[in-house]
Amino acid sequence: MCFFPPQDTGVGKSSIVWRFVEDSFDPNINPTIGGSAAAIIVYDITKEESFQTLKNWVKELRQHGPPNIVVAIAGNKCDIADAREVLEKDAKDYADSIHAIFVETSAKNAININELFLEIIMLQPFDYDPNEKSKHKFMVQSLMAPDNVTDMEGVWKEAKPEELMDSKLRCVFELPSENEKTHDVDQNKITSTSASKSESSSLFKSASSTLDDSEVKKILEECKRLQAEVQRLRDENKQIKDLGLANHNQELGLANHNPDLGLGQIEGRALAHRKTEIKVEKEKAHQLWNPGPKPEIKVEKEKAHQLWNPGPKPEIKVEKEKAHQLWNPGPKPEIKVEKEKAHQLWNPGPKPEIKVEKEKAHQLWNPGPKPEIKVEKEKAHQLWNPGPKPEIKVEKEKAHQLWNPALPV
Ligand SMILES: Nc1nc2c(ncn2[C@@H]2O[C@H](COP(=O)(O)OP(=O)(O)OP(=O)(O)O)[C@@H](O)[C@H]2O)c(=O)[nH]1
Repeated sequence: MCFFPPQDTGVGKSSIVWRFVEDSFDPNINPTIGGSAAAIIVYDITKEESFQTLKNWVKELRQHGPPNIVVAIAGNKCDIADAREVLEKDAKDYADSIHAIFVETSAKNAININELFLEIIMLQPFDYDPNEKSKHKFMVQSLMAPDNVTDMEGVWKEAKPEELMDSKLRCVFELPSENEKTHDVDQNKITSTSASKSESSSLFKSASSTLDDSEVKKILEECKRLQAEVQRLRDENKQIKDLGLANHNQELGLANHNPDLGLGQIEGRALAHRKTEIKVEKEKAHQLWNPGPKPEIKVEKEKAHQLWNPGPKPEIKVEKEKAHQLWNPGPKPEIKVEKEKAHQLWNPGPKPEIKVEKEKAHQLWNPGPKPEIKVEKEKAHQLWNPGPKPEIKVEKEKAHQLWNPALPV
């Protein structure tokens, strides 16, 4: 139905489609291109350059694109508005000037994606054939999917017939009686269906000339309401699914015991049962999150407050003082005495004894003129220099006499 021209890369084209089709966001998405009556031109609000490229694209499209194409401009990544480089007003003014739809979107946070496609759908030429009523009847089959399913196709293939829940869906299009005129509208008139949101009412008139502003507004509001309803039902469905499989099996067990109950009846009962459970769960959850004035918590808070702000903490002060005294016990007199003793021990004054000892030692090693030795020396001298050795002379003479005894005369 619509396509993205090959505009700037990385602006989020694929992510927008993915968000719209699958209602999810894949940060590692691959490029996608569709085809036909509307063009969505996406720029990245955090990249001015992508906005300029977009303008070139619009020119191209106007010159070479299909004549009745609806142009929609999406300013994507509005979830990171902190990094914004393109002002929303500038983009809106530009979109108005070229009669294009304009919305800021976030594929990541699912902002305005449905609105973007809805506006495009609203501006599509609509061929209504009242004779083809069966076209708008559908058979909807649903099935409780087991948890953590990755292969949905496989689940459908392997589903047993008794697990399938069938319901009929009929879409009723209520159009004003003058609507027939729509089919007579010249296609060229529909060409002008490229329009901004603000102009959508007037353009819609060209497709359906009887609808006025308030009616279009009403339809848009109704669409939004229905979307919200769909979302609500989706959430509810998810809750039912979460709760459901076990209960479903349980109820099927019941069917074995009560063969009179049809599958539809059992499922109806199971559904009612699940709904009651969900209601009860919801109420419990509500009570848990809105448990009233939380008196206990208040009391606990006060206790906690007292514990953490227990007033002037007198004991601690006393303890502190004690501790202070312990660590600053005044002039530490004992230590001083000890110090003095120690000082005396290590500096015991002039060390008189040692001096005496020293003197003694000095005396020992320098015992003065060593008088005795002198005497001894003298004695020795006398011993070794015994003077003129008179005796020896005498002795010599004696010896001489002994050896040279005088010859008797
Ligand atoms: N924050 C943020 N990031 C987004 C958003 N949409 C897409 N991205 C990221 O932008 C990058 C490009 O996204 P795509 O969807 O591949 O962009 P594309 O325009 O299809 O890119 P091409 O295929 O290269 O043309 C990816 O990293 C996405 O995760 C968004 O709304 N918000």
